[in-house]
Amino acid sequence: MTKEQFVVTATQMRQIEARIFTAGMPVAALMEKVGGLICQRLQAIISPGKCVGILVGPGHNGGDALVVARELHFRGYQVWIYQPFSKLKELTSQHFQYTQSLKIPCYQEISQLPSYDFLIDGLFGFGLEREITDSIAAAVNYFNHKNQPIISIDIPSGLHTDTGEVLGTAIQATYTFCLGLWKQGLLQEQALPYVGKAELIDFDIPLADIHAVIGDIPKIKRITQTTALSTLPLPRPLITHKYKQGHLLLICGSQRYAGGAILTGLGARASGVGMLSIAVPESLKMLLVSQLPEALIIGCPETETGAIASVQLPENIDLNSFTAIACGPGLTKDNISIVPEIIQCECPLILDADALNILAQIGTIPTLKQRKSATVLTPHTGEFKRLFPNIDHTDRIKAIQTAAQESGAIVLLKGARTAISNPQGNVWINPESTPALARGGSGDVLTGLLGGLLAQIMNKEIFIEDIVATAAWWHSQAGILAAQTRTELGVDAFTLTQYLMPVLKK
Ligand SMILES: NC(=O)C1=CN([C@@H]2O[C@H](COP(=O)(O)OP(=O)(O)OC[C@H]3O[C@@H](n4cnc5c(N)ncnc54)[C@H](O)[C@@H]3O)[C@@H](O)[C@H]2O)[C@@H](O)CC1
Ligand SMILES: Nc1ncnc2c1ncn2[C@@H]1O[C@H](COP(=O)(O)OP(=O)(O)O)[C@@H](O)[C@H]1O
Ligand SMILES: [K+]
Repeated sequence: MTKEQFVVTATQMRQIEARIFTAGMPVAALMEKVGGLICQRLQAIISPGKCVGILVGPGHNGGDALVVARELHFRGYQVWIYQPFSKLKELTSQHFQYTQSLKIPCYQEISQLPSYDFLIDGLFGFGLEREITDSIAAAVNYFNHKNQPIISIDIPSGLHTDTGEVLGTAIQATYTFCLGLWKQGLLQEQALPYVGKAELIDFDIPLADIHAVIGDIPKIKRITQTTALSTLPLPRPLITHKYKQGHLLLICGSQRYAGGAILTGLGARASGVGMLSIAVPESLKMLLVSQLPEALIIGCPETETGAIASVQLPENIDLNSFTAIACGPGLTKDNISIVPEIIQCECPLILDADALNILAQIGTIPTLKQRKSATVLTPHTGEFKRLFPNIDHTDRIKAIQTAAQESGAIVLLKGARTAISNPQGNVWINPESTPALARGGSGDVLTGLLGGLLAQIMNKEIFIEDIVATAAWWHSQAGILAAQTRTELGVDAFTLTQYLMPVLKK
């Protein structure tokens, strides 16, 4: 595993640090090392001579900031310090004393502060233990309103290290330099408006110390390019045929939502799946054929309202002829009998969109546990609430762990920071995405893509959860690439499908 994959809580980080210190690394030496690494990165961002304000807190986050202040001072930056606390931890206090002997200006009142080009936030790190209040809260709000770039050390001050919750108020950072290992809070959706562009400053924590604290197989992992590309593109043997490369069945679409079926199909196309069958209402058949000529389009009997009335497969095949099934986009809830029928299949099954709404309505979540093969549920927050009304979803990570355990399914909760849990509570978080994806139909593309990947992994030594994580990563990266070329407003769901392949070629 690479350092980029690990995710830790404040308690775990403290335990890991304690091991390093017990092993003999002096605390002051580590602070010096971390400060030096931060400075290197700052010099790449801030041009020489600029004025940099340094916010110093009472703990070691403040200590890190003081090392940075001293180094930037010697590198020719105009540095000032804001340090409003009466009591500092000992090491922090020593660094503070030295910056004073260097005559680096220091202020305790925001009214006295000079102007600045950049701000370094070293108020609080993972030691924040209660709400920020009074004059410190006022200062944080003052800096946020200045609209000058802020670089937070470790975590934006005011964010809860584990939940990403705002404790009173919090710094809205432009960049966050997370120290050593990714803190869980930085990957929580509610932290996003505060974190800015986040990067890891690796200060060489021995892997043995990490594993000693978080276990051999970490519970929570960040999805990275390296992990995703370790499964992509899926290997294809020289001697093979289409049915050996997966056969995906999509069950989707209605007269009302015909486009959903097309988008799901185009997502599946990009996965490289060997055979694609798409069950749609009979009246949509020619439309689908014209958009996806390579797919086998199965026209199904339809309800009066134009939804699939029953999945009528061609002779000689049944639901167990497929290597994966994805059901839901654009179905409508007009025929609720479709979901209990599909759940009987013995291959991996993805339920999305209206299939989830039907599931919520008929209350079949407990029956999922009886399925012989994996089930993947891909709700957005609204669908999640309907499916699991009793689960508190404010901590999304805990929520999906509970949902996955209750349902026996793999739960992928969509959003700005899509997170995935398996029934054992192992979690994967997609750390990078773009709001360009907040657009009708982009979820349909994910369902098709994921279905196509799932269909292809039989007989390969790839875990289903890993391929679900890979699909989430690939989908987001396509959105990011499309937004880079076409702006955030240019990423409609069809366009998104056209950027899936280029992600892999890049
Ligand atoms: N030990 C080291 O040399 C290293 C230090 N690091 C830095 O150390 C930080 C953790 O240091 P600490 O454990 O000292 O914790 P912090 O620096 O995050 O702050 C804790 C201090 O703030 C006070 N405090 C907490 N909440 C407060 C509130 N709401 N209002 C006012 N005061 C409050 C506490 O009483 C304590 O004095 C990390 O985030 C990181 O920046 C490490 O990352 C690298 C190694
Ligand atoms: N703010 C955001 N930032 C990043 N990704 C987002 C954001 N909002 C939505 N997405 C992604 O866009 C997709 C939307 O899916 P969904 O809500 O099912 O839409 P639809 O049903 O219209 O296809 C999901 O993959 C989700 O993770
Ligand atoms: K900070």
